[in-house]
Amino acid sequence: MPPIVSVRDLTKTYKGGFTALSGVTLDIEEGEIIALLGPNGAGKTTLISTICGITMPSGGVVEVGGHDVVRDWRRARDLIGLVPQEIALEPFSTVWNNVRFTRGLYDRPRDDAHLERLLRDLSLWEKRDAKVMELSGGMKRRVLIAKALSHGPRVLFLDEPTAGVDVELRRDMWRVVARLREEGVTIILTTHYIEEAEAIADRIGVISKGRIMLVERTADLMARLGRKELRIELTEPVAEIPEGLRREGLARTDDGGALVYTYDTHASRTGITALLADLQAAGLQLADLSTSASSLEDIFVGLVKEDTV
Ligand SMILES: Nc1ncnc2c1ncn2[C@@H]1O[C@H](COP(=O)(O)OP(=O)(O)OP(=O)(O)O)[C@@H](O)[C@H]1O
Repeated sequence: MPPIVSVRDLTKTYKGGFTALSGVTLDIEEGEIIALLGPNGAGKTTLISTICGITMPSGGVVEVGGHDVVRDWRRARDLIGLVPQEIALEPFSTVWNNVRFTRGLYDRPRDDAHLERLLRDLSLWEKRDAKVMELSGGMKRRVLIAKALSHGPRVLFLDEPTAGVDVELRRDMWRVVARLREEGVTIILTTHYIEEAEAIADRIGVISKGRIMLVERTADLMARLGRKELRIELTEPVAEIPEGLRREGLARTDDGGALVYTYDTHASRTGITALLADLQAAGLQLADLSTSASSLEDIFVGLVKEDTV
């Protein structure tokens, strides 16, 4: 099946000359949940706004459901729901009318039962006759979600859905996401939190400085994260790893001057203590020890660091 979202070599340079996206290529399968992870200013919002047809690309091609988001924007947009980061609502209108109006914009027939279910799922039903301006910030975010889902989109974008929201809203949101997943809706969310991406996404894409650093299945990524290498320099090179020392994760460098042990920092036992004892038992002398993180770990440490400055 062709991907529901296809991004080819996308670049975006804003008017002032700042390049927010450079050469982004990404395919998203129908029914998939993908999390785009990256620090402030990485280009996440620019990427989803461009896919949604709100921001014009400077180069490259974006298609949603096979429709070019620039040339055939109506058809592309018809498939899309967007929950933006910033609250943009009709303050004087009621919750019910806000949501009903959005559905109408998409030329969908009136379907009060669908809207009622949406509002109930988002704990908004009791507030349906309240004016939006009377709602709390969290409630307004719920309205944004209801609006984005009012026309039954096939692809839903959530731009930092849980930034600054309380536990209850987060729970409601994940319940809605779980139901949408069952219905086969494709979901693309941006987040700063690896825990959130891990909990919800099938795949994680990491964006930094307008580039996609990697896109990987969540389980594979999490398995690779947390791996470290212990490098053991020997005083005398070895032609092979002695019998009693052989174990999973242990390799010899080409020149035999060092052993490299890869271990999982999340495991209850890393195996380092046993390895060092066995090294001694095998009569090998250590000249030096050092540890290093995998390149993936480096990427994440870099991201977290950028996030805290
Ligand atoms: N309209 C604009 N004009 C000029 N520069 C912009 C515009 N919108 C965004 N940028 C710049 O593009 C870069 C990427 O911004 P973007 O909002 O896409 O990042 P982000 O990854 O979503 O960040 P955050 O996590 O803070 O939401 C930033 O440096 C930002 O200042």
